[in-house]
Amino acid sequence: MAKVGIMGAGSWGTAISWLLTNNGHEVTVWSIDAREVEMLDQEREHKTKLPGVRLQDTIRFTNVIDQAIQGRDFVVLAVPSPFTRSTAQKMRPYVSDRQILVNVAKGIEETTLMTLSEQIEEEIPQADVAVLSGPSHAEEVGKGLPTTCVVGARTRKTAEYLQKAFMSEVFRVYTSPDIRGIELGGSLKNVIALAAGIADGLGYGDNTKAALITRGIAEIARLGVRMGGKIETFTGLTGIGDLIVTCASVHSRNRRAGYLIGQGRTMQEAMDEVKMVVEGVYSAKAAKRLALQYQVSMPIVEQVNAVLFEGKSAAEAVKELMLRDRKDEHGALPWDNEVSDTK
Ligand SMILES: NC(=O)C1=CN([C@@H]2O[C@H](COP(=O)(O)OP(=O)(O)OC[C@H]3O[C@@H](n4cnc5c(N)ncnc54)[C@H](OP(=O)(O)O)[C@@H]3O)[C@@H](O)[C@H]2O)C=CC1
Ligand SMILES: O=C(CO)COP(=O)(O)O
Repeated sequence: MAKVGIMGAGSWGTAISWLLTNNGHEVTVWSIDAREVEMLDQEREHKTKLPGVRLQDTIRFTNVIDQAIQGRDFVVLAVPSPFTRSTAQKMRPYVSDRQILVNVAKGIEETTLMTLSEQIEEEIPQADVAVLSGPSHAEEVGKGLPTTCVVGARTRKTAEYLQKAFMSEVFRVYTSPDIRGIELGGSLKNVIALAAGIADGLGYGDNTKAALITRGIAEIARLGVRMGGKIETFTGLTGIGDLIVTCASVHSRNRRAGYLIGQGRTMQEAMDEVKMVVEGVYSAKAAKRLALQYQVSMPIVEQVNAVLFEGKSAAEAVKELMLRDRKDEHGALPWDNEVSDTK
């Protein structure tokens, strides 16, 4: 049994509190919002963000940050990525030497282009920072539906410790040393999921969705490998696995926001309607800048940016993707006969 702190009482933070409590751990959840703490303490259910999941009586809710950090065997960071750095800054004075912090949010900082673990390590240098990611919608985890994730850590010891803490008969956890690949896969898939939602909103079909998923992971892996991630990670749970679930699931906030945009809403209207964090909107700009910096072609990411921030119509963006220069599917595959007859 471990003592666990969870930063963030949104959809994912509360689902993880339920999961870890079921695993026999003692859980304290921190929220920045005192009203949310009071509501959770009284109602034992997050009716707007995780309806239908009864949170166990033993879970403690607080808005006093040190109560979820000091004396905790590990602390889970489940605040949306735009608040990762500010939350880490608030946490810093209370984090002990080599205390394990597990980030479960998915994003890239827009201004610095840093991954979330890099930001946390910069703000809390004494911490042992790890990540947990994979195809894992809170709504399904909270119902105990079989789910798989990956823990990435700096050492095998930390990874295996967390694997054991999170793992149950409904939540299978793998380990990996590729923190960078895990984080890039988790944040970039949200941008592609917006595109998949837009395609659904426009009334396009399964062919279009399959194309976006397949060409999307090609873009993600191209950039991710150039940035030091491992190709195996992008073909695994935190890469293609998370991309599939986010592009296809009725639970996905990114897909839903994209759907609303495809139906004609503005980005802001879509975000307001979804009510929970739509990480892809934040990661889209960062992904475009990273593509430029690392000289990698990311046409879907480019078109999502044009729709979100430059007023391009979604239908026009899809047409442009379809009419890009003709090319081989896998540029590096050799031909037996190099002579081209398509002049
Ligand atoms: N939901 C899911 O299924 C999954 C989510 N994730 C990732 O987890 C992260 C959190 O997502 P999710 O729980 O869905 O998001 P939600 O929108 O459900 O919750 C976000 C939480 O952050 C709080 N918050 C708002 N502003 C601040 C702030 N300034 N500082 C600290 N906390 C703040 C919110 O409080 P308030 O309610 O008062 O606004 C809320 O408790 C995201 O990166 C997401 O991609 C990963 C896997 C699954
Ligand atoms: O990352 C997620 C599932 O693994 C959650 O995706 P959404 O934020 O699109 O709901």
